[in-house]
Amino acid sequence: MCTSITLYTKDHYFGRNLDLDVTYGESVTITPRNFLFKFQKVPDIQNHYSLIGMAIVVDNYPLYFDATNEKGLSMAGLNFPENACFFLEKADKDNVSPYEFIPWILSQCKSVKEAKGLLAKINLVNINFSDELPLSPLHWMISDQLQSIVVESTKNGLNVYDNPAGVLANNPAFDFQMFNLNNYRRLSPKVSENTFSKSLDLNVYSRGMGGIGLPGDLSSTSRFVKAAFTRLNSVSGTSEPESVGQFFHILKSVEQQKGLCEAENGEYEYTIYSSCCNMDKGIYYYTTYENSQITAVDMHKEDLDGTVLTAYPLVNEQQIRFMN
Ligand SMILES: C[C@H](CCC(=O)NCCS(=O)(=O)O)[C@H]1CC[C@H]2[C@@H]3CC[C@@H]4C[C@H](O)CC[C@]4(C)[C@H]3C[C@H](O)[C@]12C
Repeated sequence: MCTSITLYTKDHYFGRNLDLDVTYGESVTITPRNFLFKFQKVPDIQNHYSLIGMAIVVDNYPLYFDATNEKGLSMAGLNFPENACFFLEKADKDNVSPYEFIPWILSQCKSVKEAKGLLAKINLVNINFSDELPLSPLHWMISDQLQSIVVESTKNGLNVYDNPAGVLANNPAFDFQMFNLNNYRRLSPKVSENTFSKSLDLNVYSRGMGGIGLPGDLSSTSRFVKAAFTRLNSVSGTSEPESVGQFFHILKSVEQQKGLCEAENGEYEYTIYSSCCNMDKGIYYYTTYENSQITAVDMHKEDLDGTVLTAYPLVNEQQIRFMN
């Protein structure tokens, strides 16, 4: 399971938790403007926006889990098992494979508005990257400095939803997740009046009681509600450290601690990494399960007019600042 969010303060931020029981050996990967993006069915792209994000690089191809381009447009792929459906090639469409989807959109578009233009022509085609890396059942959140959308390819075709909650988790489909928020409309950061009954004198014995009923478990529906409530009520200072700090606090509200979420194989799913990319500055911040210190990579410190990928392996050892 995973959760992705945006946060807007003075700058704009996009990121996600990646929750899984195994790591892929991913690294923070920068794709410069003149790296040749090869595609299976649509024309290759030689000159494009540069990208920064989390990826594994296989055969010199950046398989992005989440990324942001130099204009700020951002995308994350999250698990959508049983529901995701990819199709045979269609003659009148741009046939883009799910693993090519992030490069296809982020290399060409500078906004969600522009992405919607490309989405109108896309058929997410069921072509593997390789036998070892078959298709993943994903859905995606796409965000810019103004808005977010969600893209789900199901047996009914390609659905594009506006996403005013600014959050995505996993199953079920996004329209259900949004509808489900109706059930929580009474929640509030404020303590509410006693509407239970006039004949009982019910006390406010604790702060935070306006949030009683907010789910705290790790299921996808619960994480969606928790992350949405937390994000939408979050208050942050506007400086970079305050914004990045607040972003990670929101993500940590839906973090998966080891041992709490058992997978079918007896392993435990946990939050392998949490990321926060400053969409305006192209700085990718992350923490890992093992290392709580925030590590950052700045795309503008690289040669963005180059042709080769740069990959920074994750700093994965706990960094503790001893004071004596
Ligand atoms: C598994 C992850 C989602 C986390 C999650 O939600 N886990 C729930 C597990 S559980 O369902 O609850 O048991 C997703 C998120 C992004 C994905 C990569 C995207 C690029 C590439 C696409 C290729 O086509 C296949 C390989 C590839 C490297 C992908 C592997 C994997 O699919 C990644 C890591």
